[in-house]
Amino acid sequence: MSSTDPKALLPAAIAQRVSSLSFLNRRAIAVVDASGLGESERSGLEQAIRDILIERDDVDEVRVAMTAERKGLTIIAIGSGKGGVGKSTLTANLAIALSRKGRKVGLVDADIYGPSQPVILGNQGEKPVAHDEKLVPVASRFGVPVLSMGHLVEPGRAIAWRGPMAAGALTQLFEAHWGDAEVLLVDLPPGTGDVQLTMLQKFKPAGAVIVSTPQDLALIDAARAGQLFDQAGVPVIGLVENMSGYACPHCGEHSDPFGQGGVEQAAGRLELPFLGRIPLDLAIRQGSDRGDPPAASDEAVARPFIDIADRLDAWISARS
Ligand SMILES: Nc1ncnc2c1ncn2[C@@H]1O[C@H](COP(=O)(O)OP(=O)(O)OP(=O)(O)O)[C@@H](O)[C@H]1O
Repeated sequence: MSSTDPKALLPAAIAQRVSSLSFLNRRAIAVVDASGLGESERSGLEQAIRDILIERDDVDEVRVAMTAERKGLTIIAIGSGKGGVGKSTLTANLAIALSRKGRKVGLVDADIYGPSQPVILGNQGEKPVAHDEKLVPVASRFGVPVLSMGHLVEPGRAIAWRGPMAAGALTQLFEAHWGDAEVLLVDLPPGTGDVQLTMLQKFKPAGAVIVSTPQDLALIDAARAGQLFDQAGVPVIGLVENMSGYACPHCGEHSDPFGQGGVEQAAGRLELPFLGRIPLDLAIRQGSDRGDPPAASDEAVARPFIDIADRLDAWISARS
C-alpha cells in the first residue's frame, strides 16, 4: 500500500464521503459519512465503494460502515376509527407492495386483541424465537417479517389481558430484532381509546394512514381517528377508501354498497391528502383468508395497493 492517503484510490466524489479507509489482512474497511443522504443514495454509495475496492488484487472482502445518524426505523401506523374496515388487509398489502419496490419493511400487528396478520401473511402457527432477550420477527413468503400476538398466544387468548400485560407484549413486538428494516408498518387496533393513544405516544410513528369505508358512520369515526393522531402529534399521511364500489364477478354490474367517493370528500374537508381507493373485491377477501395477499400477485387486483404504496413510498423518501 502506498504511503499516500488510501482514500485517493477512490474517485473524489466518493472519497469526500469516506472518513477512513484501511486495508488489513486482504480486507478493506471503509467508514463512510452518509449524513443527509436518502436511503437509495446511501445504498448506491455503499455499493459503489464495494464495487471499486473488491476489484483490487489485495482485497478479498470489503466492509463498509455507514456512520450517518441513521434516522432509524420509520414507523408508520395504519389506523381506523372502527373495526372491520380493512385496516389489516391494507397494512399487509402495503407492506408487500413497498417491499416489492425495494424497501426493507417489517410489520407489527399491534391489534393485540384481534391479530389477523399471521393468517393474511400465511405464517400462522409459526413461533418467533428470542435472541438476547428480544424477539426475532417471523419471516413470511413475501419478504416482510412480522410480529403479531397471533404468533405468541393461542387464538383468542389475549382477549382477557389487562392493560399493563398488553402494553408489555406490545413493547416486545416493537423492541425486537428488526435488523435492516427501514420501515415498520403498524396495524393498530381499531378505535380511538386510551390504548391507542398510549401506544402512539410510546412508539411514536413518523406518520399515519387512516383507512375507512365510504359510509357516513365510518367517516365520522375516521375523522375521530384523525383527531387521535393529532393529539399524539403524529402527522396524517393520508386517507384510504376501502370497499369502494363493487363490480359483480357474474354480471359485471357496478354497485356501491357503501357509497363511493366519501373518503376523498372527507379528506378534502379535513385538508388531508387522499391516497387512493380499493374496490370491494371477493378476490381480496379470499386471498387474505388463505394467506395469499393480492399485492403479491401480478394480477389487476394488486394495482390499487401498488398505487397507494407508491404514494406512501414518495412520502417516506421526502422525509429522509
Ligand atoms: N377491499 C376488500 N374487498 C373484499 N374484502 C375485503 C376488502 N378489504 C377487507 N376485506 C375483508 O373484510 C374483512 C375485514 O378486513 P380486515 O380484517 O382487514 O379489517 P380490520 O379493519 O383490520 O378489522 P379488525 O378491526 O377486526 O382488525 C376481512 O375478511 C377482509 O378479508
